[in-house]
Amino acid sequence: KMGINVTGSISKAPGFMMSKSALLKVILLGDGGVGKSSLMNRYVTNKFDSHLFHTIGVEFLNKELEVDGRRVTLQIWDTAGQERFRSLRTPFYRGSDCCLLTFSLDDGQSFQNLANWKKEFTYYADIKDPDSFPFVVLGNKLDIPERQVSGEDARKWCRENGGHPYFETSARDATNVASAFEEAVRRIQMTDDRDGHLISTDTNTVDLQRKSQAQNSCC
Ligand SMILES: Nc1nc2c(ncn2[C@@H]2O[C@H](COP(=O)(O)OP(=O)(O)OP(=O)(O)O)[C@@H](O)[C@H]2O)c(=O)[nH]1
Repeated sequence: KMGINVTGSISKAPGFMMSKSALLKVILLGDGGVGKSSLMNRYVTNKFDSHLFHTIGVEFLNKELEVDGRRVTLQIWDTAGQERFRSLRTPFYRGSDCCLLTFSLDDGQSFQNLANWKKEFTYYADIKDPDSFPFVVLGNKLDIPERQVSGEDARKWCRENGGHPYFETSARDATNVASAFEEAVRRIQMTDDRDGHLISTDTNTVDLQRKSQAQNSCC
């Protein structure tokens, strides 16, 4: 990982046209070391590095995909989970279309902290109606046999805190990683704007017209 605040690059799958593809911002939050960068890298580059450094600030990668016949460009934002980097990550929460709350199944404290992450996101992203905002919860490092968090407890938390979808993932062996990101896309409400572009309809953060302009500025 790079030691600067924002880094990003775009990975384009062949055969996709940019003009009709919605740009969706998905953000990974959770304690330092739970595997956010590894999940992003596994999903976008299909690689796993067991010697990653902590992220400083934020990084992003783009990936184009089709879910249920909808062509989208996912802009995945990976944030620094360590407390000391709080002021470097929070300015990037605004405009997110979906938030992936991540913990590690072998780290009970990271599960306890999910509520704090949700609160931090809701505050800094300026989410007006948290109950209608799409969150997806990921319990990562499923490949490690020594679990501290049961699937039952995690599902219970998701049920009681807004009915969030829950995935147990492994960035190491790729279990459920693509499914989790695809579910994030499914949860985002989208519509066609007046020019026929597919856009997300998250009015929590920015008004529709500005969002449409921002999302289609690439074309
Ligand atoms: N066994 C196992 N190790 C993992 C998995 N995902 C990540 N790791 C390891 O856990 C460590 C931390 O992973 P990162 O992806 O850097 O974690 P992070 O959440 O991005 O951490 P910060 O950048 O500090 O917020 C690294 O050594 C990874 O190789 C996984 O699914 N299984």
